[in-house]
Amino acid sequence: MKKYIGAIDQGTTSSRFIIFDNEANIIAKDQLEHEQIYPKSGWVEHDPIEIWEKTQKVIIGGISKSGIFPNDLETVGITNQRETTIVWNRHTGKPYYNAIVWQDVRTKDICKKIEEKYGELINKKTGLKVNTYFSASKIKWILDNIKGVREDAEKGDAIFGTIDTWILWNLTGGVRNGKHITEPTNASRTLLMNIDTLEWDEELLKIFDIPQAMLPEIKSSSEVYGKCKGILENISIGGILGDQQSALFGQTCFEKGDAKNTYGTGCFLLTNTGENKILSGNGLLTTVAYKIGDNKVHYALEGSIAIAGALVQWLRDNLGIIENSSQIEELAEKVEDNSGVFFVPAFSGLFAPYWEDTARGTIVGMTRYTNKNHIARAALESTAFQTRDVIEVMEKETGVKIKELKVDGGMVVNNLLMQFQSDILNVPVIKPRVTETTALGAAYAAGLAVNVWSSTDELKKHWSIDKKFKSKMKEAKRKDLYKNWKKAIDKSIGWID
Ligand SMILES: Nc1ncnc2c1ncn2[C@@H]1O[C@H](COP(=O)(O)OP(=O)(O)O)[C@@H](O)[C@H]1O
Ligand SMILES: O=P(O)(O)OC[C@H](O)CO
Repeated sequence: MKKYIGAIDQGTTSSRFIIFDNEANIIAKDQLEHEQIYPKSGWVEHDPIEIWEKTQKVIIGGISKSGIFPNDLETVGITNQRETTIVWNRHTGKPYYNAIVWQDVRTKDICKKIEEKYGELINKKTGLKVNTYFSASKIKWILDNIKGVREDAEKGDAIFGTIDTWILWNLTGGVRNGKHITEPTNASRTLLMNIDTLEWDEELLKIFDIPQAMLPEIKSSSEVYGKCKGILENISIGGILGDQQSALFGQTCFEKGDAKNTYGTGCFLLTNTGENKILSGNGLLTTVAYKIGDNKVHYALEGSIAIAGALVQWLRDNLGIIENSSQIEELAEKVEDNSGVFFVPAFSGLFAPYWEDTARGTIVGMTRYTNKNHIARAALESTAFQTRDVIEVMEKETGVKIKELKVDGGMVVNNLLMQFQSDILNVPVIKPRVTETTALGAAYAAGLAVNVWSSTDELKKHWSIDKKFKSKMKEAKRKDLYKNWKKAIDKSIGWID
């Protein structure tokens, strides 16, 4: 008999609700974008209320498209944009401030000071770098800049959550005793969780001056956290995974050395390193891959790229050279190559493996011959070059050569990009049958908790290939292109003093 599992995927640009059956087929899907708020240069916010409202709308939309009843859902999983920070009042349910998004760099001075004094210690305890990317400095900014929050936080009235916690709290009752819970893949992105003990770390809380009373309880990534009240009444929430770890899970990368790359707003390459964590000396992050119930935690190495699909949106919204995302491929296809144009989209500095705050967006190599098609092509190619930057370091750190790359996310519909990715890496790029692997990972984590599936081995049977892209590029051209990309990177670094 068919069983149905729901997954809420709350991403940087949109919220989705997807219903899967127990063979990992998509039964129905609904999706809504939300507003990106840019109050100042470098600041990026979302409205938490809008996110919660859109989440409810897509749940209703997904269920009505599916033809099943809400009660037919065995359970629901949550996956989410990570690091994005919300502080709200547990009695009123109102956020004190907008959600500060992972891309927001307003806290760079806070981070610089803390990095100088405690950088090494923090890296050892968390596997991360002190950077604006992660939640801790964003929480501190809210506590220090919004009136009354610190006092309320000390009393336990103002509570913090990443998006998973915000959605779970609202789903399970909100002001009527909603569950204030997170799990290790999200908690490992806050700079406040000890990556060995999987507990909040008192020393880190002191460094960032954050009261422990405001933090959620850390459970595992797959267990029943509670039942929903109101929307999805009485349905359990059985799994939570940060979106990049969820895609790793959805791609069934359960073995040491298994890797995937997800092309969304940003681009995130994760390699499962098993029960042992590897601390990177070369700009990768160590993070929790998943913790299923009482089983041992699995770790991953991550190469995070801040701008990938966001550059396509920028060409659409800020330059207007395309009307919708898919047009970028039509433009890029009109030219044979980039004609020497390289585009480094360091809009908020560069993430992995460079971690350069001083870099800014740079287009180099233009002549009178350059037209918008070359810019479109260079923009797409930048995602593939950034991925190669990460893979070069990943191979060094793990000692394992990546033989093929499993891909997913919104950009993988772009065949030109996928072909170029294979060309510039000289390895096959593999697109799975289900490219909504982020949502699928959350559905898997939730389904495991209520015995829809019995083990991760069983999940592997549902993964299959849709398309394989093989390299067609000559070695000399690959070398030349990558050399020039590195030159472009050098030009982008150091623009900001
Ligand atoms: N055909 C396309 N070619 C290139 N990029 C695309 C295409 N379609 C969508 N995108 C990009 O994919 C991103 C959306 O992917 P998604 O995985 O939904 O992102 P997120 O989870 O970060 O919100 C957007 O940034 C968009 O610009
Ligand atoms: O919303 P996405 O898919 O761009 O993912 C965002 C990441 O979780 C940020 O770390």
